Amino acid sequence: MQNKDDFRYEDCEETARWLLDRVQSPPVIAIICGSGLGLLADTLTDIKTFDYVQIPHFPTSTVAGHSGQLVFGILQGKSCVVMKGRFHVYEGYPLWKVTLPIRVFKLLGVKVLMVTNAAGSLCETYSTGDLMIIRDHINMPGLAALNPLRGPNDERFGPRFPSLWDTYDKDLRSTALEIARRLGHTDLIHEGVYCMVGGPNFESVAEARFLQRLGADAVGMSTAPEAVVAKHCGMRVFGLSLITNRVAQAYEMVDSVDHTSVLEVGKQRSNVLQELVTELVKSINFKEEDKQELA
Ligand SMILES: O=P(O)(O)O[C@@H]1C[C@H](O)[C@@H](CO)O1
Ligand code: HPA
Repeated sequence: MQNKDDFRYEDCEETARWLLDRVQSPPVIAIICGSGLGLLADTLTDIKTFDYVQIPHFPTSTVAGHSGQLVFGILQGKSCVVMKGRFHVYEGYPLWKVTLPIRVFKLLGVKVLMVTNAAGSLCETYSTGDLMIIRDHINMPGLAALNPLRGPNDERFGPRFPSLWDTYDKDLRSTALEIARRLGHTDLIHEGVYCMVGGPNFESVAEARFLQRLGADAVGMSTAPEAVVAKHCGMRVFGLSLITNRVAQAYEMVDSVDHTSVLEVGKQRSNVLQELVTELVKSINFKEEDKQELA
């Protein structure tokens, strides 16, 4: 039974058609910019920008550091679409709406999704300003049925019961690691587990300890739903967290995290993140089946 609050394939189609009528070349790579990381979009050429408010069925951004624009353009010779700002469940959006852009991207022809975010570190060896390639995630809300795939399943996007064992593409992860090392960032690059929580509050000490014991290396308030939906509809996914703070796991530790400092670290590190994502885009070779579909 279709609830009026569930997503509709036809709405995604309408949005995709609206965009396709207005852009030069359909994108093959989509990049989502996390808090304060939108500068990445400025490196594209031949750009065409839409404010989210213009786009049919799109939600709007309500968080500082998420400017609310969809930018189409060319990066390293590849047609890309960049979200300057994403949607979070704490903004009040249902998860199907948080992830609506991913399904629209699928209909536009996107094959690879790159998600970035700002995250707090739960791992002793990570410092503020480091980068973590996401090996896997713990979708805390998803484990308790707050899952973007909840509700009627539309087989045109993917199966009812998708496997998530290989959500974060192994080849993209190892290439990104190689690139980071080649660029001289060996000391600041890590690979680890991202845990999504609902937010908007930052974690209590007891929660931080709990998440660390569960096996999380970093914690944030996004990304997992987007990755789940992308995997569900057959995209290759790459995830990258910028560590903007250490999460206090002891009452004696001073935890001064706030959104302003998160944005500040984003600004300071945007060039490193940009460099890595740009080189990764350059390295992508589309698989044979993708090439046939794109031809
Ligand atoms: O969109 P992301 O996940 O980068 O944003 C993080 C989580 C919160 O939205 C915000 C907290 O400062 O940054
Ligand atoms: N917790 C959750 N989300 C975050 C954090 C954090 O410490 N830092 C940036 N986003």
